[in-house]
Amino acid sequence: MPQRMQTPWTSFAIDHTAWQAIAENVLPSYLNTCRWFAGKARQQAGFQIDTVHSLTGPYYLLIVVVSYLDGEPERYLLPLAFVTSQTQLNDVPEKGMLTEATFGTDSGWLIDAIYDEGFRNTLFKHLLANQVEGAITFQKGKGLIASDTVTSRVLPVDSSNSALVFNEMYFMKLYRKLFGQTNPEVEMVAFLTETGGFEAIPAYAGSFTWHQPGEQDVTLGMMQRMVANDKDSWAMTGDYLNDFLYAVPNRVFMVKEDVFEKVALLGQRTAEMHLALYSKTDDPAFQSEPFTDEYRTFLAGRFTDLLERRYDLLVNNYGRLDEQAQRLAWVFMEAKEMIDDFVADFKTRELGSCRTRIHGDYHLGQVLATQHDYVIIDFEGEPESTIAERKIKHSPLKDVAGMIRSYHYAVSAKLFNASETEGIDPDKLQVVSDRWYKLIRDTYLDAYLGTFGSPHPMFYDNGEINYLLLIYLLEKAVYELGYEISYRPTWVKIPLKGIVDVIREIEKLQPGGTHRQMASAPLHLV
Ligand SMILES: Nc1ncnc2c1ncn2[C@@H]1O[C@H](COP(=O)(O)OP(=O)(O)O)[C@@H](O)[C@H]1O
Ligand SMILES: O=P(O)(O)O[C@H]1O[C@H](CO)[C@@H](O[C@H]2O[C@H](CO)[C@@H](O)[C@H](O)[C@H]2O)[C@H](O)[C@H]1O
Repeated sequence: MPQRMQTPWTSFAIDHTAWQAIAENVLPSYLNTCRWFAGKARQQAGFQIDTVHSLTGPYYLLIVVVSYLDGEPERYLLPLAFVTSQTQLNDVPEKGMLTEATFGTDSGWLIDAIYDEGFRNTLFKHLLANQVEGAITFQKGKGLIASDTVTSRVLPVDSSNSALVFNEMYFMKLYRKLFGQTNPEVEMVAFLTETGGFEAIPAYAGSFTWHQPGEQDVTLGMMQRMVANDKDSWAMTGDYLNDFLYAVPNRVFMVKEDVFEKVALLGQRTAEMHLALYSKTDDPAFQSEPFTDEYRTFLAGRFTDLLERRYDLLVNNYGRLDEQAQRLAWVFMEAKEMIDDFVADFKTRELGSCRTRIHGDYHLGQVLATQHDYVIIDFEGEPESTIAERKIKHSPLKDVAGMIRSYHYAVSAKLFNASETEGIDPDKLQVVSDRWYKLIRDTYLDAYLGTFGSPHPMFYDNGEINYLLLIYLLEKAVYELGYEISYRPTWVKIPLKGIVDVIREIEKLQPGGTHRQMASAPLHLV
């Protein structure tokens, strides 16, 4: 329904009647069509425009508060532009159009301002100039080079944020869901580039924040150098696997040598990222720390909660699983007591390794493959965690476990979901998939640990490395079990197999198991 406002567009920042009309009549239906709006599955109670920031144009940055019948409200960033020319409107995709509107005597459309070239260019110019406009502060990073001209476009990625490209040289992420703190991604990227000297991430080119007296600054956007990439490593690993897939039905087992070289290079880059995060610094947010009682209690508590939720979910969805997944689910359910003991043991176990800031959401989709190397992206941390949790220091082996799980996913997804393997006995498929995965995993781990060198204060000894990897692999696979039951039920067997692999390892540590103490040399987990 077209919206009619008495005042002109230039007065929008102070026209609370117009805010209310938009909040009530337009935002509920519009936000529910946006990919970046995370509240679609919750029971929504109300939409409110909390704050409006003006930017030269005028354009407006709206801070929208969405409340729900249960749980905490959320805040979202929605940049608005008012477009009166049909030519300009032709460039706006439907998903960017909020409503037809009249402001004073002008008629046109309200649109998401990312689709307005003038708005995008204002952001870029403000970054170049370290501009402060009202409560919004723009800060230029070292990677941003002065430029008199600017071209820009919206990158067609559908994700939880919006992506803009400037001069085909810079990639800007506009955060949509806002947290009452600096986004950890900004701190991480700035630290890695400016203190850690780590080169396998896109250089930091700047960010802009909302400043409120007495509160922490809220990050609204961050810019990095753009990476010319062929694809992400998830897609690339899928390509390697094609060769392997064709080989399986013919009973030929072969993997090209350069696959291992690429995997080893990622192991090396991962270790270099972690070494950079271990750099000496006066900033307490990045100083390494020992394993403390507080951390062990936090991790064990979070893990216990997660396990309870996952067991419930599995019991409620058991009937929807296929036969192979049901068999794996039984092993998981029967091992409940043993897993509980394993997690409880973590609470009191003395550990001599270190904890640092880590990537936090590390998987193959977060690594861009350039022609001969890799670039690591998306340092926002786990999407389900609070910002405070995302800043907690862990052993970097948590990232390593994330990547190992991802390789397991890549091979399993290919083998179970490809037409090339239809008709092959699933148990046989499991054997070949395990074989490929183990070779890849060991190659990645060897390159990772080799880059650290031994001994290194990050890791106390090999026994502790194995133990921590088991904990983090189990935690990740248990997390994934919930993700798959909710989003991709046919993939549930992948995390379940990951869980069962760890269970088999834990069994070996039990009295009467094959090895009662952690091995101190090999790193071959399964
Ligand atoms: N610096 C960059 N250069 C080029 N493309 C990038 C860059 N950073 C991210 N991308 C692309 O944008 C996508 C989304 O980026 P990501 O940081 O993962 O955002 P989100 O947190 O919204 O998932 C990536 O999968 C990648 O294709
Ligand atoms: O990248 P996101 O932050 O959105 O992470 C979520 O979705 C991921 C899937 O897109 C999911 O990752 C899991 O599947 C991947 C393959 O699709 C695999 O590479 C990962 O190892 C596996 O965890 C992630 O768990 C979820 O949080």
